[in-house]
Amino acid sequence: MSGLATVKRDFSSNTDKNEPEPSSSRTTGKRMDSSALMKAIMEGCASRDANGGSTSMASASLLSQKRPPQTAVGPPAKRRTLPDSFQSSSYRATTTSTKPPSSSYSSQRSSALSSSSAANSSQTSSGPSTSSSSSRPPPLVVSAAQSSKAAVKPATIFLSSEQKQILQLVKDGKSIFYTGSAGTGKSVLLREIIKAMHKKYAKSLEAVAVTASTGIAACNIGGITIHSFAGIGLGIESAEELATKIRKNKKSSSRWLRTKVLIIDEVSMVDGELFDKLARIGSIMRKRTEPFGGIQLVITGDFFQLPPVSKGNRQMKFAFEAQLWNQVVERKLMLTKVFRQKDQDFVDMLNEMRFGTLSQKSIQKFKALSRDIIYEDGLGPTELFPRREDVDSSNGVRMSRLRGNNRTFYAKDGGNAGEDQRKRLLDNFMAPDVLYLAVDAQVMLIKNVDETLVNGSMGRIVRFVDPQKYKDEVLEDATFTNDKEGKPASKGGPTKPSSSKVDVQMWPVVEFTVPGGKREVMVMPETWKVELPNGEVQASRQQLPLILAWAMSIHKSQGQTLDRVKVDLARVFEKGQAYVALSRATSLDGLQVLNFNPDKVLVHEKVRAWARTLETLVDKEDA
Ligand SMILES: Nc1ncnc2c1ncn2[C@@H]1O[C@H](COP(=O)(O)OP(=O)(O)OP(=O)(O)O)[C@@H](O)[C@H]1O
Repeated sequence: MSGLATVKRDFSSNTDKNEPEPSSSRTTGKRMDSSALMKAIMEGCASRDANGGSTSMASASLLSQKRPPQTAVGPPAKRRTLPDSFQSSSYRATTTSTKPPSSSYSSQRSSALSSSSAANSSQTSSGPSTSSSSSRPPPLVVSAAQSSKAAVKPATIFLSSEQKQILQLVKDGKSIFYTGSAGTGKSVLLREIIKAMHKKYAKSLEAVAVTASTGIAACNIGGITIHSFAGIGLGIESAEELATKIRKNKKSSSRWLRTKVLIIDEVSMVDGELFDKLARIGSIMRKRTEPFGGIQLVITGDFFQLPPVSKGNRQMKFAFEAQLWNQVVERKLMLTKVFRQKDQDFVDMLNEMRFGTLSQKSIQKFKALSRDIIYEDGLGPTELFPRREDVDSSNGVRMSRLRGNNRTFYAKDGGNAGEDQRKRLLDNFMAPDVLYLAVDAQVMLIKNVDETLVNGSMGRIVRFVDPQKYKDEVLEDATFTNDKEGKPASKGGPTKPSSSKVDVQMWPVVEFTVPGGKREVMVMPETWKVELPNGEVQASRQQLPLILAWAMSIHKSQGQTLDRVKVDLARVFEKGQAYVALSRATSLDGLQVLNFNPDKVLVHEKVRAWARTLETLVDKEDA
């Protein structure tokens, strides 16, 4: 494999140094209530439409109602190749050479069920962006065929040699840390590690603890936060005091005793002091002298991405600065093969950015990305913002421009955690509590469905349908149904389809951009859970696996792969933020960067120095 060799350049020693300015102090912008903001915008929109359009009248009354009581929904259906929440009505290729993506989608319909005219409104700049277009280079036009090519994702993932070697070390019982730049497949490998560990310890309940530093990261891997695992609350007391507290809680102490492998994802956001405390708590609880009481540790994350949140004036420490880090972690490994971006020039530019050693050539190339991009298929980019209020306002402004049929979808939440904790966990779910959708709204899928519909797939709402009628329509057309029994595929759908039009629950039909074309599917709710290692559900949410996708916070974008990204660096304030935002993009053709300024590329010197000490693995397939 030649890929490894080509990316092993040492970006930490670029002679064209651009020493970053020290980070300005963290700004803690006041959080607006996003639901309230969106609701206000939607109400404004609905009442405006009430004067001129009949479709939004129903929505207006819906919005003006109080949130209805949550109704019980049926148990989640068995998982199949295609989740029950999806019914596809068409696969429409835009290029002649591409094949339909999978056997379950083998039929093609040429009829386009929607117009793209209104979607072009997504090209117009939204509220919070600040840069002027006059000084920008001419726009780049990305044709529909190009767009679909850019969206190509690997059908099947085979671990690379270095990924396999790390997996083997874990299977052999080694405590390791592995890292790698954005897009090197850390998450993909972690999912394989989790699978392998569950298999290895299939008989012992609670042996594998899957955790992450933040709720969002924990949700992404189906785990819990490291704080929840440890049962330490905020974790401010000493290790001894915390251990005494944990002993009083049967569930927490049993977790510490039964765990054989502790997985920690996004460790860059774990404070070094907390790491030491956890290591000592493990020794106390398990009555063994080794840190963590001898539990095998599998730690991953990228210290060049978002750092730990500092508390008050206390100087935060990275986990690798923890006293016990070297004692715990036997091997510190670095993945080098980048999968997210195929263009080596772009990979090099991002690596220079990561180390804060941008060359003049790369700076010029990043500056040239300020041009507008016109996507001919009508779907705009996702604009990434450091602050949530900008995200809400940008999505809100775009929603208010849509005059079509709009609907509100309320999540159904459950779980056994205490009220405050449950709320905190739910706040971290990608799926929102209240989802406002409208025809022509740009949305992103937040679940992996199959090889072409993946977490990050972008689409546009084309209409809302009654699932029963939708099914009939699909069958009438003699195309196909993914439901072999011929029942409407429904997990959380209407429990009793009603003859009364008003009572029928309508679901959105989304036209997704997929490799080689468009694919239209009806989307129905999915369930997300945060479970303790013993399977107890702490928090769960049932909601449509969609979010509005004109804008997203950089924090939420961490871990995402996006084909169309727009970032205004004037707004970036934290070390690692610019790198996280830009490295979400899969290609330069799908990336627009406004106000690029090398001074905004902030890197911690400590991280840079530390990264030089990491071990890279020899590519055995090359040897
Ligand atoms: N072995 C592999 N073969 C093919 N594609 C892969 C492989 N590993 C990862 N990928 C793909 O590369 C992309 C990035 O992977 P992933 O999200 O795991 O990277 P990451 O290192 O966790 O990124 P980040 O740090 O930015 O979150 C995804 O589209 C994923 O499917």
